[in-house]
Amino acid sequence: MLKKTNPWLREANLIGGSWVAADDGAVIEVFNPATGEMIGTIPAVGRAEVKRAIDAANAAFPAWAAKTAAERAAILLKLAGLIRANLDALAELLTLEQGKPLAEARGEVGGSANYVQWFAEEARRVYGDTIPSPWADRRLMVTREPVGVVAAITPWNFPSSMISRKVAAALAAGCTVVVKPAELTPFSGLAWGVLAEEAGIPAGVVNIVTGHAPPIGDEFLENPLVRKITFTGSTAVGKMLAGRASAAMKRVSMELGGNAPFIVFDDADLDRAVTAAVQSKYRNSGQTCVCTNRFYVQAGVYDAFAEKFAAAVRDLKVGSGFEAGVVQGPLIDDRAVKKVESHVTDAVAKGATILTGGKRHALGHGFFEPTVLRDATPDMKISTDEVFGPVAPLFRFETEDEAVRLANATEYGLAGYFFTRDLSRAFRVGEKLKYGQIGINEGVITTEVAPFGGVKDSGVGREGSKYGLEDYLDIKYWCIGL
Ligand SMILES: NC(=O)c1ccc[n+]([C@@H]2O[C@H](COP(=O)([O-])OP(=O)(O)OC[C@H]3O[C@@H](n4cnc5c(N)ncnc54)[C@H](O)[C@@H]3O)[C@@H](O)[C@H]2O)c1
Ligand SMILES: O=C[C@H](O)CS(=O)(=O)O
Repeated sequence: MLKKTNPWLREANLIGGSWVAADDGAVIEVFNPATGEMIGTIPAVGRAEVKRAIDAANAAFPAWAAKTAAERAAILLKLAGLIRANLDALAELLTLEQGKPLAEARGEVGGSANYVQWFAEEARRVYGDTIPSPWADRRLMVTREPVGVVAAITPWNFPSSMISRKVAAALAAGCTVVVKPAELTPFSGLAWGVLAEEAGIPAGVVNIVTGHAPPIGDEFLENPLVRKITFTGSTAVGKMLAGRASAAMKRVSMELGGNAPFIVFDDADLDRAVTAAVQSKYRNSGQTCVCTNRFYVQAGVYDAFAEKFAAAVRDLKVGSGFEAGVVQGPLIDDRAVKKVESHVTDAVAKGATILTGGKRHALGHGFFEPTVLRDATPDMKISTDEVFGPVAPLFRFETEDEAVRLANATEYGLAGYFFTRDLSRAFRVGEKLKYGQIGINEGVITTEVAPFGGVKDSGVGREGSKYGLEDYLDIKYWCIGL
């Protein structure tokens, strides 16, 4: 029913200002993860269509870059207003294709608008420099210029905000874009294109293509007109893209996988830690890159925390994202459920005890019971692999140094969290944790005004904040002889 009533659902691609099908008419079906029902179809385009999209972006680049920052900002502010004005319908579309509870979808769409507004404001602060010249007869300065055509690839877990976080920054800088949303959740991204047109973004500035990822990626990587690849997704795909992009001397931004630790020290406010633990672990049913993956609890409060945390998790209502009171929707697909099952099975086989949950929910489809495991150990898969689901393993530790060592024992470095009321410990531990983002006594820290990104295998570059624009700008040095 929603398909017919949702004004933002588009089953076409946006190329050069036209909404088109694949040249051969091929499509991919898109399913509701809560019911298994087909929502609609999207074009499965090939390299020829993607090349046309890149050509359109290239043709549109000079005029878009030539607009003043204030002109670009005015259009982006209008886009932010349109997203907010249509928040309910956009959130419904997001829940339909991704499954998250409507309240979370509304939060994501609101955040999507916030990123657009933020970069509209930042567009007018792309400053340069003058440099004291070592020559009496020359003047030196630095300007910053848009890199050009940007290829953006986004994941299924945040199909609206991940587009805004990339595309708004690129547009603010004066770049033009070809976006490939995830084939599992394409409609929020396509809706973004409809809104962009309504906001007055000229034809060819924003292009959106859908289909099987490898051929689209190949065109992005091999077409010399693409000057930058910005990617959010798994570390494995990110490393492949970054390697091939670097070989072609394209700029890259990589927002990749995580394995977040959540440390609870003996002196923590336990109730505050439990509330934050639920937020950090079970947001989007555990399907966020900054969800806690490992809970390290100091021996003195281990049993008390485990009991309080498990009790809070038992209260989480599982169901359709459209149902009132539901805070846990389905996982994106059966492959995701199977991965979560394998982590629980492995942990129990190696000595973990299930305090709550532990199996597929009776609702079937993508639903999995919110789960807490105690007596987890570092040899378990869930310690080294990103579970990307609603499972919380509790590890015990004795000393601060042991906690820091365990927390850093991963190739990832996106986000980490810890709870203490000791100010000296906050700085000691915060400085030792090797992560791009840390939360102290907080479990959800993302905001458009702060830099989002990781170190090590969690990627390179930052999104949001004043730093987010840098990834779409090149520096030019001017030496002017008088
Ligand atoms: N750091 C962040 O901000 C962030 C945000 C969301 C998700 N993630 C990570 O993403 C992973 C889960 O998301 P996912 O399953 O969608 O990841 P994924 O890497 O499978 O897919 C991400 C995107 O890449 C595309 N893709 C896949 N193979 C490609 C190829 N060969 N060429 C071009 N594009 C290709 C997909 O179609 C999708 O659009 C997790 O590891 C999560 O931590 C990170
Ligand atoms: O998982 C990906 C998102 O980046 C999480 S957040 O909403 O930005 O915190």
